[in-house]
Amino acid sequence: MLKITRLNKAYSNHRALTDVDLVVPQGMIFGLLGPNGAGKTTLIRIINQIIEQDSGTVEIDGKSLSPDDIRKIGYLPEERGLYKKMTVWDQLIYFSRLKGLDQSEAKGKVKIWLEKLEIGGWKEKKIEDLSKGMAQKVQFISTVIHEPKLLILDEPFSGFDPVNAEIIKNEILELKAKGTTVILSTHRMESVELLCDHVAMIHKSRKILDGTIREVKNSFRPQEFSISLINLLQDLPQDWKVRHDEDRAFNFSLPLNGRSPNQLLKELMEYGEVMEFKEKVPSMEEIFIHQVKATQYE
Ligand SMILES: Nc1ncnc2c1ncn2[C@@H]1O[C@H](COP(=O)(O)OP(=O)(O)OP(=O)(O)O)[C@@H](O)[C@H]1O
Repeated sequence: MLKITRLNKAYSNHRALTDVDLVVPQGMIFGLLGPNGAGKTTLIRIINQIIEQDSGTVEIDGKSLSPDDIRKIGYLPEERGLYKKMTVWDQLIYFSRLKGLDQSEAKGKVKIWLEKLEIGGWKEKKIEDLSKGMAQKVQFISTVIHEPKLLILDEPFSGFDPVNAEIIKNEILELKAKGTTVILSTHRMESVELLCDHVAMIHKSRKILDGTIREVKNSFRPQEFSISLINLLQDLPQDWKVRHDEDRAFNFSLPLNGRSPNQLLKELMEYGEVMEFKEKVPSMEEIFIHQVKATQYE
């Protein structure tokens, strides 16, 4: 759906993007990750044609990005922009019309979305009288109302309580099920694990990681197993860091150290009854921290 090739952007002397290549597949939720100041917003603003790249190309559906593509994109920026004095209803109708919907289509869609996000009773309120979460919902509706093919969401869960975050999460999944491609930029790694099919990480203007969640996790496997034993048959070696819990289980982890999982399991069976034998898989949060620390550019 979106193909970015050797994208470069600098502000004065500061590089915000360096030779960034990205391919965002159709119908996927693509996590755009990176620490503060990495260059994510710059990349998103280039896709939205708010700023221009110094070099490199952005293609949508195989064609160079053009002003007409703006209608295909829904962008929820991190800094929200609503007109405080306007009512929820007027604002959403206004945004819908801007995105090309006719009056009756706009009315119908706004009504449906207000009910969906449970703020139908607030439609005559001015934005300035809404709570932060409610205003966030209005902004979310204004982003998706024209059914964009590409949805770019920058920290979509900020300001939401867990119940409302769940509502937004389900809406994102529903949009994906209908074929929408989503770019999700967030620092909340648990949302990335839950929602994203594919991730790319930018650090200090460069892409340092790219792949499906499964590929990324596989490449960071520590080759280590979590183990729990009961009914010991012999003492455990002193150098195994064992925690003994209330259920009388002996818990520890061991690296494979060149052994196959079956070999390790066989060895463990000589020490007692194996209640748990599970490969350790790093979380996206652990991978994020590891990558940021490990990657240094001048
Ligand atoms: N208009 C600008 N003028 C000068 N420098 C800028 C401008 N916009 C961004 N930068 C710089 O470019 C770099 C990348 O910024 P960008 O906003 O793209 O990062 P980000 O990954 O979105 O960060 P965050 O997670 O904090 O939102 C930063 O060092 C930032 O200070």
